[in-house]
Amino acid sequence: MDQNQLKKAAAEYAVRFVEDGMNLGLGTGSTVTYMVAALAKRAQDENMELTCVTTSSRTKRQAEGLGLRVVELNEVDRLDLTIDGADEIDANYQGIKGGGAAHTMEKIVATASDQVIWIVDESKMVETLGKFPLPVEVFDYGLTQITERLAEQGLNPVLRLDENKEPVRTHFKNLVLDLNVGQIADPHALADQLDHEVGLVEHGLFLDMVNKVIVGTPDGPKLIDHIR
Ligand SMILES: O=C(CO)[C@H](O)[C@H](O)COP(=O)(O)O
Repeated sequence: MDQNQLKKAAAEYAVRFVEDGMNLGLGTGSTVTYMVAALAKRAQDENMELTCVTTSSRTKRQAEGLGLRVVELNEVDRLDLTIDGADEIDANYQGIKGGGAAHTMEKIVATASDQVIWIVDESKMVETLGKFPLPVEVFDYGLTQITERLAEQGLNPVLRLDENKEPVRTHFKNLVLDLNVGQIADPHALADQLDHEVGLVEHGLFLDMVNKVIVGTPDGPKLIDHIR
């Protein structure tokens, strides 16, 4: 099975946790694309009433196109469940997200959710975070200075560029620096350090946030439950 088949299997498994009447957070990425397709089908087949909040315009377009009801986050009090992908998940179920530059919206939505499920293929499961560069969203204003400060801390920031060598822009029109930090032995310490960095909008460390992980494996989707 290739990586996309593993993603699809994990994504399709996840929709069983959706219940009629839920307020749902929908993440961003290729795995989420499979999940949104499966969700829309289940909602239609079972005539479910769902209210969805999306974490990118890509997911919004797809969800609305498939007939799901999408509202703004400010229009709901809480979300019952958010289903999202991840770039890396360590042995303690701490994660790196932001490969799609959507981590600021994703973190706000995850924080507003009672339950969070991550759907990944097995290549995303690691012992220690850090092989995947850690994304941070920053303003244009002060880019030179924040880049220098992060470099001085040994975090090796690299401005993310698209295929045309233009800077990648987030939903909020900000920039992304990818930090090449190597093995992140203490994710909480690094998160704390980044949380105190002036001009840094949000980083991609998602700590103590996930309740279930569904991992696509060649033997079928594996559910890791009761994480917190
Ligand atoms: O954090 C994300 C976007 O900001 C995605 O969830 C993450 O990059 C995983 O993407 P994919 O499912 O395409 O592998």
